[in-house]
Amino acid sequence: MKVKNSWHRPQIIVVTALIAVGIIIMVAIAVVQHKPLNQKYKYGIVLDAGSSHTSVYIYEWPAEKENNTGMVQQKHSCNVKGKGISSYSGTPHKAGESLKECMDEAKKTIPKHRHQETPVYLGATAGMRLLKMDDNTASEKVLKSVATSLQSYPFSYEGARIISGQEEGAFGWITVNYLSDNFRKASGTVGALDLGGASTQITFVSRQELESPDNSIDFRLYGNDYHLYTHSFLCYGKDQVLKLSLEKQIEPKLDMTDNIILEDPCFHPGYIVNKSFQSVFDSPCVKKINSFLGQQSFIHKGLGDWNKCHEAIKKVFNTTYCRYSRCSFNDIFQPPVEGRFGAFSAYFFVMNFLNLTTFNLEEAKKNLETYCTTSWDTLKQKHPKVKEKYLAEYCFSGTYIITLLEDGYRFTNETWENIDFIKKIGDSEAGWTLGYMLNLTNMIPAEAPDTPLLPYGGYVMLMLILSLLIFVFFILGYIFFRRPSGPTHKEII
Ligand SMILES: Nc1nc2c(ncn2[C@@H]2O[C@H](COP(=O)(O)OP(=O)(O)OP(=O)(O)O)[C@@H](O)[C@H]2O)c(=O)[nH]1
Ligand SMILES: [Ca+2]
Repeated sequence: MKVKNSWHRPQIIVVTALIAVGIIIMVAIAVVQHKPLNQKYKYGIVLDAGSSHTSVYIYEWPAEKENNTGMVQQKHSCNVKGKGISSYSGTPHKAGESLKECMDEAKKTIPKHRHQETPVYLGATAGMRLLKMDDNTASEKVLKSVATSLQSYPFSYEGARIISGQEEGAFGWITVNYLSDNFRKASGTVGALDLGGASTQITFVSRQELESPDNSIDFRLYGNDYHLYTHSFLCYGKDQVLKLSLEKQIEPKLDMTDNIILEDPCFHPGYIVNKSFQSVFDSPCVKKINSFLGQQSFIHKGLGDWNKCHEAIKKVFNTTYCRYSRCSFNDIFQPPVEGRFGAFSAYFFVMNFLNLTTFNLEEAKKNLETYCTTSWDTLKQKHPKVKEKYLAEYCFSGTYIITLLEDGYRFTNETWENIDFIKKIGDSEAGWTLGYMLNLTNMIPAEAPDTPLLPYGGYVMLMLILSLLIFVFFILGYIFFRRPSGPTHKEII
Protein backbone atom coordinates (compact mmCIF):
# COMPACT_ATOMS: atom_id res chain seq x y z
CA MET A 1 0.00 0.00 0.00
CA LYS A 2 1.26 3.45 -0.78
CA VAL A 3 0.43 6.20 1.76
CA LYS A 4 0.94 9.58 0.32
CA ASN A 5 1.72 12.55 2.58
CA SER A 6 -0.93 15.13 1.77
CA TRP A 7 1.32 18.02 3.08
CA HIS A 8 3.78 19.27 0.50
CA ARG A 9 6.60 21.69 1.20
CA PRO A 10 5.01 24.80 -0.43
CA GLN A 11 1.83 24.18 1.53
CA ILE A 12 3.75 23.98 4.79
CA ILE A 13 5.53 27.24 3.98
CA VAL A 14 2.22 28.95 3.23
CA VAL A 15 0.66 27.66 6.47
CA THR A 16 3.72 28.75 8.47
CA ALA A 17 3.62 32.19 6.88
CA LEU A 18 -0.11 32.45 7.63
CA ILE A 19 0.43 31.52 11.28
CA ALA A 20 3.27 34.08 11.51
CA VAL A 21 1.10 36.80 10.00
CA GLY A 22 -1.70 35.79 12.35
CA ILE A 23 0.56 36.14 15.38
CA ILE A 24 1.82 39.51 14.19
CA ILE A 25 -1.75 40.76 13.67
CA MET A 26 -2.71 39.44 17.11
CA VAL A 27 0.20 41.26 18.74
CA ALA A 28 -0.53 44.42 16.78
CA ILE A 29 -4.17 44.36 17.91
CA ALA A 30 -3.19 43.75 21.53
CA VAL A 31 -0.63 46.55 21.40
CA VAL A 32 -3.00 49.07 19.85
CA GLN A 33 -5.81 48.00 22.16
CA HIS A 34 -3.73 48.71 25.27
CA LYS A 35 -1.82 51.72 24.01
CA PRO A 36 -2.64 54.81 26.05
CA LEU A 37 -4.60 57.07 23.77
CA ASN A 38 -2.46 59.80 22.28
CA GLN A 39 -0.85 61.28 25.44
CA LYS A 40 -3.20 64.03 26.60
CA TYR A 41 -1.88 66.47 29.15
CA LYS A 42 -3.73 68.40 31.79
CA TYR A 43 -2.53 71.58 33.44
CA GLY A 44 -2.77 73.47 36.70
CA ILE A 45 -1.58 76.96 37.69
CA VAL A 46 -0.44 78.02 41.17
CA LEU A 47 0.62 81.56 42.08
CA ASP A 48 3.06 81.75 44.98
CA ALA A 49 2.40 85.22 46.37
CA GLY A 50 5.43 85.44 48.67
CA SER A 51 6.53 88.34 50.83
CA SER A 52 9.33 89.39 48.46
CA HIS A 53 7.85 88.45 45.10
CA THR A 54 5.19 86.44 43.26
CA SER A 55 5.92 83.47 41.00
CA VAL A 56 3.49 81.74 38.66
CA TYR A 57 3.99 77.98 38.26
CA ILE A 58 2.39 75.88 35.54
CA TYR A 59 2.21 72.13 36.17
CA GLU A 60 1.49 69.42 33.64
CA TRP A 61 0.55 65.72 33.89
CA PRO A 62 -0.67 62.93 31.60
CA ALA A 63 -4.47 62.97 31.81
CA GLU A 64 -4.84 59.24 32.43
CA LYS A 65 -2.29 58.97 35.18
CA GLU A 66 -3.25 61.73 37.52
CA ASN A 67 -3.38 59.46 40.55
CA ASN A 68 0.03 57.94 40.00
CA THR A 69 2.73 59.50 42.09
CA GLY A 70 5.55 61.33 40.29
CA MET A 71 3.42 62.20 37.26
CA VAL A 72 2.96 65.93 37.83
CA GLN A 73 5.84 68.12 36.72
CA GLN A 74 6.55 71.79 36.43
CA LYS A 75 6.18 72.88 32.81
CA HIS A 76 6.87 76.59 33.17
CA SER A 77 7.46 79.32 35.74
CA CYS A 78 7.31 83.09 35.56
CA ASN A 79 8.55 85.68 38.04
CA VAL A 80 6.17 88.61 38.41
CA LYS A 81 8.04 91.90 38.08
CA GLY A 82 8.29 94.03 41.20
CA LYS A 83 7.78 93.19 44.87
CA GLY A 84 5.30 90.88 46.58
CA ILE A 85 1.57 91.63 46.57
CA SER A 86 1.63 92.86 50.19
CA SER A 87 3.74 95.83 49.01
CA TYR A 88 0.63 97.12 47.16
CA SER A 89 -1.26 97.81 50.40
CA GLY A 90 -1.46 101.51 49.52
CA THR A 91 -2.49 100.91 45.89
CA PRO A 92 -4.36 97.57 45.91
CA HIS A 93 -5.52 97.72 42.27
CA LYS A 94 -1.89 97.51 41.20
CA ALA A 95 -1.53 94.10 42.89
CA GLY A 96 -3.88 92.53 40.33
CA GLU A 97 -2.32 94.45 37.43
CA SER A 98 1.14 93.20 38.38
CA LEU A 99 0.14 89.63 37.49
CA LYS A 100 -0.77 90.45 33.88
CA GLU A 101 2.51 89.61 32.11
CA CYS A 102 2.90 86.21 33.73
CA MET A 103 -0.76 85.29 33.32
CA ASP A 104 -0.61 86.25 29.62
CA GLU A 105 2.38 83.95 29.37
CA ALA A 106 0.32 81.17 31.00
CA LYS A 107 -2.34 81.63 28.32
CA LYS A 108 0.30 81.07 25.65
CA THR A 109 1.93 78.11 27.40
CA ILE A 110 -1.24 76.06 28.00
CA PRO A 111 -3.02 74.75 24.85
CA LYS A 112 -6.18 76.75 24.23
CA HIS A 113 -8.58 73.80 24.35
CA ARG A 114 -7.39 73.10 27.93
CA HIS A 115 -7.84 76.66 29.27
CA GLN A 116 -11.35 76.24 30.65
CA GLU A 117 -10.59 73.14 32.68
CA THR A 118 -7.22 74.40 34.02
CA PRO A 119 -7.51 75.32 37.71
CA VAL A 120 -5.73 78.44 38.95
CA TYR A 121 -4.97 78.93 42.65
CA LEU A 122 -3.24 81.79 44.43
CA GLY A 123 -1.69 81.23 47.84
CA ALA A 124 -0.23 84.14 49.76
CA THR A 125 2.31 83.56 52.50
CA ALA A 126 4.04 85.54 55.24
CA GLY A 127 4.00 89.00 53.61
CA MET A 128 0.21 88.91 53.52
CA ARG A 129 0.00 87.35 57.00
CA LEU A 130 1.92 90.36 58.30
CA LEU A 131 -0.20 92.84 56.33
CA LYS A 132 -3.36 91.20 57.68
CA MET A 133 -2.02 91.68 61.23
CA ASP A 134 -1.16 95.30 60.49
CA ASP A 135 -4.15 96.32 58.39
CA ASN A 136 -6.87 93.74 57.77
CA THR A 137 -8.81 95.98 55.34
CA ALA A 138 -5.76 96.58 53.20
CA SER A 139 -5.00 92.85 53.04
CA GLU A 140 -8.57 92.10 51.95
CA LYS A 141 -8.38 94.76 49.23
CA VAL A 142 -5.13 93.29 47.91
CA LEU A 143 -6.63 89.78 47.85
CA LYS A 144 -9.76 91.09 46.10
CA SER A 145 -7.59 92.81 43.51
CA VAL A 146 -5.59 89.67 42.65
CA ALA A 147 -8.78 87.57 42.66
CA THR A 148 -10.48 89.92 40.17
CA SER A 149 -7.42 89.88 37.96
CA LEU A 150 -7.25 86.06 37.92
CA GLN A 151 -10.98 85.76 37.21
CA SER A 152 -10.49 87.77 34.01
CA TYR A 153 -8.54 84.86 32.49
CA PRO A 154 -10.12 81.90 30.66
CA PHE A 155 -8.94 79.43 33.34
CA SER A 156 -10.99 77.88 36.12
CA TYR A 157 -10.46 80.27 39.07
CA GLU A 158 -10.29 78.28 42.31
CA GLY A 159 -9.53 80.96 44.88
CA ALA A 160 -6.95 83.38 46.25
CA ARG A 161 -6.22 83.14 49.96
CA ILE A 162 -3.59 83.48 52.65
CA ILE A 163 -2.34 79.98 53.47
CA SER A 164 -1.35 79.13 57.03
CA GLY A 165 2.24 78.52 58.09
CA GLN A 166 1.30 74.89 58.80
CA GLU A 167 0.00 74.42 55.27
CA GLU A 168 3.11 76.09 53.87
CA GLY A 169 5.34 73.66 55.77
CA ALA A 170 3.27 70.55 55.07
CA PHE A 171 2.84 71.21 51.34
CA GLY A 172 6.56 71.93 50.96
CA TRP A 173 7.20 68.52 52.54
CA ILE A 174 4.68 66.85 50.21
CA THR A 175 6.35 68.51 47.19
CA VAL A 176 9.88 67.29 47.92
CA ASN A 177 8.74 63.78 48.79
CA TYR A 178 6.39 63.53 45.80
CA LEU A 179 9.15 64.68 43.45
CA SER A 180 11.63 62.22 45.02
CA ASP A 181 9.01 59.46 44.56
CA ASN A 182 9.27 58.61 48.25
CA PHE A 183 5.54 57.90 48.62
CA ARG A 184 5.44 55.14 46.01
CA LYS A 185 8.73 53.65 47.12
CA ALA A 186 7.50 53.77 50.74
CA SER A 187 11.15 54.31 51.61
CA GLY A 188 12.09 56.95 54.16
CA THR A 189 10.97 60.51 53.64
CA VAL A 190 13.03 63.71 53.56
CA GLY A 191 12.35 66.70 55.77
CA ALA A 192 11.70 70.13 54.25
CA LEU A 193 13.42 73.39 55.19
CA ASP A 194 12.04 76.51 53.51
CA LEU A 195 13.50 79.97 54.09
CA GLY A 196 11.50 82.87 52.72
CA GLY A 197 11.72 86.61 53.11
CA ALA A 198 9.26 86.85 56.01
CA SER A 199 8.88 83.34 57.43
CA THR A 200 10.67 80.02 57.60
CA GLN A 201 9.35 76.47 57.86
CA ILE A 202 10.74 73.20 59.19
CA THR A 203 8.85 69.94 58.55
CA PHE A 204 9.91 66.32 59.08
CA VAL A 205 8.69 62.90 60.12
CA SER A 206 9.43 62.34 63.80
CA ARG A 207 9.17 59.09 65.75
CA GLN A 208 8.91 61.05 68.99
CA GLU A 209 5.72 62.04 70.68
CA LEU A 210 4.72 65.51 69.47
CA GLU A 211 4.00 67.53 72.60
CA SER A 212 2.12 70.40 70.99
CA PRO A 213 -0.88 69.67 68.74
CA ASP A 214 -0.19 72.84 66.69
CA ASN A 215 3.01 71.27 65.40
CA SER A 216 1.56 67.91 64.49
CA ILE A 217 0.05 66.80 61.17
CA ASP A 218 -0.98 63.29 60.16
CA PHE A 219 -1.31 62.20 56.55
CA ARG A 220 -2.27 58.96 54.89
CA LEU A 221 -0.78 58.94 51.40
CA TYR A 222 -0.67 56.05 48.92
CA GLY A 223 -1.47 53.59 51.68
CA ASN A 224 1.10 54.80 54.22
CA ASP A 225 0.66 56.84 57.40
CA TYR A 226 2.93 59.80 58.05
CA HIS A 227 3.27 61.58 61.37
CA LEU A 228 4.76 65.01 60.72
CA TYR A 229 6.29 67.69 62.88
CA THR A 230 5.97 71.17 61.34
CA HIS A 231 6.51 74.73 62.42
CA SER A 232 6.47 78.05 60.61
CA PHE A 233 8.28 80.95 62.28
CA LEU A 234 6.62 84.17 61.24
CA CYS A 235 9.16 87.04 61.16
CA TYR A 236 12.09 84.62 60.78
CA GLY A 237 12.40 84.90 57.01
CA LYS A 238 15.72 86.50 56.11
CA ASP A 239 14.37 89.99 55.29
CA GLN A 240 12.46 90.27 58.56
CA VAL A 241 15.38 88.94 60.61
CA LEU A 242 17.59 91.60 59.08
CA LYS A 243 15.11 94.21 60.28
CA LEU A 244 15.03 92.54 63.72
CA SER A 245 18.80 92.55 63.90
CA LEU A 246 19.01 96.22 62.84
CA GLU A 247 16.35 97.14 65.37
CA LYS A 248 18.30 95.43 68.14
CA GLN A 249 21.37 97.47 67.18
CA ILE A 250 19.53 100.78 66.70
CA GLU A 251 17.44 100.68 69.87
CA PRO A 252 20.25 101.41 72.37
CA LYS A 253 21.33 104.38 70.24
CA LEU A 254 17.94 106.04 69.92
CA ASP A 255 18.59 108.65 72.60
CA MET A 256 21.72 109.86 70.85
CA THR A 257 21.45 113.36 69.52
CA ASP A 258 24.16 113.03 66.88
CA ASN A 259 23.66 111.21 63.60
CA ILE A 260 23.19 107.51 64.34
CA ILE A 261 25.97 105.42 62.85
CA LEU A 262 25.25 101.73 63.03
CA GLU A 263 28.42 99.65 62.81
CA ASP A 264 27.17 96.30 61.61
CA PRO A 265 29.45 93.22 61.84
CA CYS A 266 27.27 91.40 59.27
CA PHE A 267 28.05 93.84 56.43
CA HIS A 268 31.31 94.22 54.54
CA PRO A 269 34.10 96.67 55.42
CA GLY A 270 33.72 99.76 53.24
CA TYR A 271 29.92 99.33 52.98
CA ILE A 272 28.36 102.60 54.04
CA VAL A 273 24.78 103.46 53.12
CA ASN A 274 22.21 105.92 54.41
CA LYS A 275 18.99 104.07 55.35
CA SER A 276 15.63 105.35 56.55
CA PHE A 277 14.27 104.26 59.93
CA GLN A 278 11.03 103.63 58.07
CA SER A 279 12.72 100.80 56.12
CA VAL A 280 13.49 99.01 59.39
CA PHE A 281 10.42 99.80 61.45
CA ASP A 282 7.77 99.31 58.74
CA SER A 283 6.86 95.80 59.91
CA PRO A 284 4.86 94.27 62.76
CA CYS A 285 7.88 92.01 63.37
CA VAL A 286 9.82 94.87 64.91
CA LYS A 287 8.75 97.07 67.81
CA LYS A 288 7.02 100.24 66.77
CA ILE A 289 9.17 103.20 67.78
CA ASN A 290 7.43 106.48 67.30
CA SER A 291 10.11 109.03 67.88
CA PHE A 292 13.53 109.06 66.28
CA LEU A 293 14.50 112.36 67.92
CA GLY A 294 13.69 114.17 64.75
CA GLN A 295 15.99 112.04 62.63
CA GLN A 296 14.73 110.24 59.52
CA SER A 297 17.72 108.12 58.70
CA PHE A 298 20.82 106.40 60.03
CA ILE A 299 24.16 105.44 58.56
CA HIS A 300 24.58 101.70 58.04
CA LYS A 301 28.28 100.91 58.09
CA GLY A 302 29.83 97.48 57.56
CA LEU A 303 32.50 95.97 59.84
CA GLY A 304 32.89 92.51 58.32
CA ASP A 305 33.32 90.59 61.57
CA TRP A 306 31.75 87.15 61.29
CA ASN A 307 32.10 86.18 64.96
CA LYS A 308 30.39 89.35 66.17
CA CYS A 309 27.74 88.90 63.48
CA HIS A 310 27.10 85.34 64.67
CA GLU A 311 26.75 86.58 68.27
CA ALA A 312 24.38 89.40 67.22
CA ILE A 313 22.17 87.02 65.23
CA LYS A 314 21.98 84.51 68.09
CA LYS A 315 20.21 87.27 70.04
CA VAL A 316 17.16 87.11 67.77
CA PHE A 317 16.46 83.60 69.12
CA ASN A 318 15.01 83.41 72.59
CA THR A 319 16.25 80.18 74.12
CA THR A 320 15.81 81.07 77.80
CA TYR A 321 12.35 79.61 78.24
CA CYS A 322 10.72 76.34 77.12
CA ARG A 323 7.50 74.89 78.47
CA TYR A 324 8.05 71.53 76.70
CA SER A 325 10.70 68.87 77.16
CA ARG A 326 12.57 70.36 74.20
CA CYS A 327 12.34 73.56 72.17
CA SER A 328 13.93 75.04 69.08
CA PHE A 329 13.53 78.69 70.16
CA ASN A 330 10.90 81.19 71.26
CA ASP A 331 9.19 78.49 73.37
CA ILE A 332 8.34 76.40 70.33
CA PHE A 333 8.38 72.62 70.79
CA GLN A 334 10.66 70.69 68.46
CA PRO A 335 11.80 67.05 68.59
CA PRO A 336 15.41 66.35 67.52
CA VAL A 337 15.88 66.56 63.75
CA GLU A 338 15.64 63.15 62.08
CA GLY A 339 16.67 61.87 58.64
CA ARG A 340 17.71 63.77 55.54
CA PHE A 341 16.48 67.28 54.73
CA GLY A 342 16.00 69.24 51.54
CA ALA A 343 16.69 72.96 52.16
CA PHE A 344 15.28 75.23 49.47
CA SER A 345 14.26 78.83 48.58
CA ALA A 346 16.70 81.27 50.22
CA TYR A 347 18.65 78.40 51.84
CA PHE A 348 19.64 77.48 48.32
CA PHE A 349 20.07 81.00 46.82
CA VAL A 350 22.40 82.02 49.63
CA MET A 351 24.40 78.84 50.24
CA ASN A 352 24.80 78.28 46.50
CA PHE A 353 26.11 81.82 45.94
CA LEU A 354 28.52 81.42 48.85
CA ASN A 355 29.67 78.00 47.50
CA LEU A 356 28.89 76.44 50.88
CA THR A 357 26.55 73.65 49.78
CA THR A 358 29.18 70.89 49.90
CA PHE A 359 31.12 71.79 53.03
CA ASN A 360 30.74 70.45 56.55
CA LEU A 361 29.54 72.84 59.23
CA GLU A 362 32.98 73.83 60.54
CA GLU A 363 34.36 74.42 57.04
CA ALA A 364 31.26 76.40 56.09
CA LYS A 365 31.77 78.68 59.11
CA LYS A 366 35.46 79.21 58.27
CA ASN A 367 34.76 80.01 54.62
CA LEU A 368 31.98 82.38 55.58
CA GLU A 369 34.25 84.14 58.06
CA THR A 370 36.74 84.85 55.27
CA TYR A 371 33.95 85.92 52.92
CA CYS A 372 32.53 88.41 55.44
CA THR A 373 35.91 90.16 55.80
CA THR A 374 36.08 90.84 52.04
CA SER A 375 35.80 94.55 51.34
CA TRP A 376 32.64 95.88 49.71
CA ASP A 377 34.58 97.35 46.77
CA THR A 378 36.33 94.06 46.04
CA LEU A 379 33.01 92.21 46.10
CA LYS A 380 31.31 94.67 43.75
CA GLN A 381 34.20 94.34 41.31
CA LYS A 382 34.10 90.56 41.51
CA HIS A 383 30.32 90.34 40.98
CA PRO A 384 29.33 93.27 38.77
CA LYS A 385 26.17 91.50 37.59
CA VAL A 386 24.74 90.56 40.98
CA LYS A 387 22.03 92.88 42.34
CA GLU A 388 23.69 95.13 44.96
CA LYS A 389 20.94 94.48 47.49
CA TYR A 390 21.53 90.72 47.30
CA LEU A 391 25.32 91.10 47.24
CA ALA A 392 25.39 93.31 50.32
CA GLU A 393 23.33 90.81 52.31
CA TYR A 394 24.99 87.43 51.61
CA CYS A 395 27.31 87.64 54.64
CA PHE A 396 24.34 88.40 56.89
CA SER A 397 22.10 85.80 55.21
CA GLY A 398 24.74 83.03 55.28
CA THR A 399 25.39 83.70 58.96
CA TYR A 400 21.67 83.72 59.68
CA ILE A 401 21.22 80.37 57.90
CA ILE A 402 24.02 78.74 59.88
CA THR A 403 22.74 80.19 63.15
CA LEU A 404 19.13 79.19 62.45
CA LEU A 405 20.12 75.63 61.59
CA GLU A 406 22.63 75.16 64.40
CA ASP A 407 21.40 77.29 67.30
CA GLY A 408 17.73 77.36 66.26
CA TYR A 409 16.87 73.88 64.99
CA ARG A 410 19.84 72.20 66.73
CA PHE A 411 21.55 70.59 63.76
CA THR A 412 24.97 69.32 64.87
CA ASN A 413 28.24 68.75 62.98
CA GLU A 414 26.92 65.23 62.26
CA THR A 415 23.32 66.02 61.30
CA TRP A 416 24.48 68.97 59.12
CA GLU A 417 25.68 66.28 56.67
CA ASN A 418 22.02 65.27 56.18
CA ILE A 419 21.07 68.63 54.68
CA ASP A 420 20.90 68.93 50.89
CA PHE A 421 20.64 72.47 49.58
CA ILE A 422 18.34 72.13 46.59
CA LYS A 423 16.54 74.33 44.10
CA LYS A 424 14.85 71.78 41.87
CA ILE A 425 14.11 68.08 41.77
CA GLY A 426 14.05 67.14 38.08
CA ASP A 427 12.47 70.10 36.32
CA SER A 428 10.27 71.10 39.24
CA GLU A 429 11.16 73.71 41.82
CA ALA A 430 11.03 72.74 45.49
CA GLY A 431 8.40 74.79 47.36
CA TRP A 432 4.87 74.50 48.72
CA THR A 433 3.01 75.19 45.45
CA LEU A 434 3.10 71.70 43.90
CA GLY A 435 1.98 70.01 47.14
CA TYR A 436 -0.82 72.60 47.46
CA MET A 437 -2.12 71.83 43.97
CA LEU A 438 -1.80 68.04 44.38
CA ASN A 439 -3.89 68.31 47.53
CA LEU A 440 -6.58 70.57 46.10
CA THR A 441 -6.98 68.49 42.94
CA ASN A 442 -7.09 65.25 44.98
CA MET A 443 -4.09 63.89 43.15
CA ILE A 444 -2.53 62.35 46.24
CA PRO A 445 -4.94 59.57 47.22
CA ALA A 446 -4.87 58.05 50.69
CA GLU A 447 -4.64 54.54 49.25
CA ALA A 448 -2.30 53.44 46.45
CA PRO A 449 -4.20 53.28 43.15
CA ASP A 450 -4.35 49.88 41.38
CA THR A 451 -1.52 49.70 38.96
CA PRO A 452 -1.33 47.30 36.00
CA LEU A 453 0.87 44.24 36.53
CA LEU A 454 3.25 45.48 33.88
CA PRO A 455 3.95 48.93 32.56
CA TYR A 456 2.96 49.48 28.93
CA GLY A 457 6.54 49.13 27.57
CA GLY A 458 7.04 45.88 29.46
CA TYR A 459 3.71 44.55 28.20
CA VAL A 460 4.63 45.22 24.56
CA MET A 461 8.05 43.62 24.99
CA LEU A 462 6.55 40.53 26.61
CA MET A 463 4.01 40.10 23.82
CA LEU A 464 6.72 40.44 21.19
CA ILE A 465 9.07 37.99 22.87
CA LEU A 466 6.28 35.43 23.37
CA SER A 467 5.11 35.60 19.76
CA LEU A 468 8.68 35.39 18.52
CA LEU A 469 9.22 32.29 20.69
CA ILE A 470 6.06 30.65 19.30
CA PHE A 471 7.28 31.39 15.82
CA VAL A 472 10.78 30.00 16.46
CA PHE A 473 9.38 26.84 18.10
CA PHE A 474 7.10 26.33 15.14
CA ILE A 475 9.97 26.56 12.67
CA LEU A 476 12.19 24.31 14.82
CA GLY A 477 9.33 21.81 15.13
CA TYR A 478 8.81 21.82 11.41
CA ILE A 479 12.51 21.25 10.68
CA PHE A 480 12.73 18.51 13.32
CA PHE A 481 9.66 16.51 12.24
CA ARG A 482 10.32 16.72 8.51
CA ARG A 483 13.84 15.22 8.94
CA PRO A 484 13.69 11.60 7.58
CA SER A 485 14.55 8.91 10.14
CA GLY A 486 14.29 5.88 7.80
CA PRO A 487 12.46 5.90 4.55
CA THR A 488 12.06 9.18 2.82
CA HIS A 489 9.47 11.41 4.32
CA LYS A 490 7.75 11.69 1.02
CA GLU A 491 6.63 8.15 0.67
CA ILE A 492 6.20 5.14 2.90
CA ILE A 493 5.72 2.01 1.01
N1 LIG B 1 20.26 85.86 46.18
C1 LIG B 1 19.04 85.68 45.77
N2 LIG B 1 18.09 85.96 46.63
C2 LIG B 1 16.84 85.78 46.22
C3 LIG B 1 16.52 85.30 44.92
N3 LIG B 1 15.18 85.22 44.82
C4 LIG B 1 14.70 85.63 46.00
N4 LIG B 1 15.69 85.99 46.84
C5 LIG B 1 15.60 86.49 48.21
O1 LIG B 1 15.51 85.36 49.07
C6 LIG B 1 14.55 85.60 50.10
C7 LIG B 1 13.52 84.55 50.05
O2 LIG B 1 12.91 84.57 48.81
P1 LIG B 1 11.62 83.71 48.57
O3 LIG B 1 11.87 82.32 48.97
O4 LIG B 1 11.12 83.99 47.21
O5 LIG B 1 10.67 84.38 49.69
P2 LIG B 1 9.13 84.71 49.61
O6 LIG B 1 8.42 83.50 49.13
O7 LIG B 1 8.91 85.96 48.86
O8 LIG B 1 8.82 84.99 51.15
P3 LIG B 1 7.85 84.20 52.18
O9 LIG B 1 6.49 84.75 51.98
O10 LIG B 1 8.41 84.50 53.51
O11 LIG B 1 7.97 82.75 51.84
C8 LIG B 1 14.06 87.01 49.88
O12 LIG B 1 14.84 87.83 50.71
C9 LIG B 1 14.36 87.31 48.43
O13 LIG B 1 14.62 88.68 48.23
C10 LIG B 1 17.59 85.00 44.05
O14 LIG B 1 17.41 84.58 42.92
N5 LIG B 1 18.85 85.23 44.53
CA1 LIG C 1 8.07 81.42 50.06
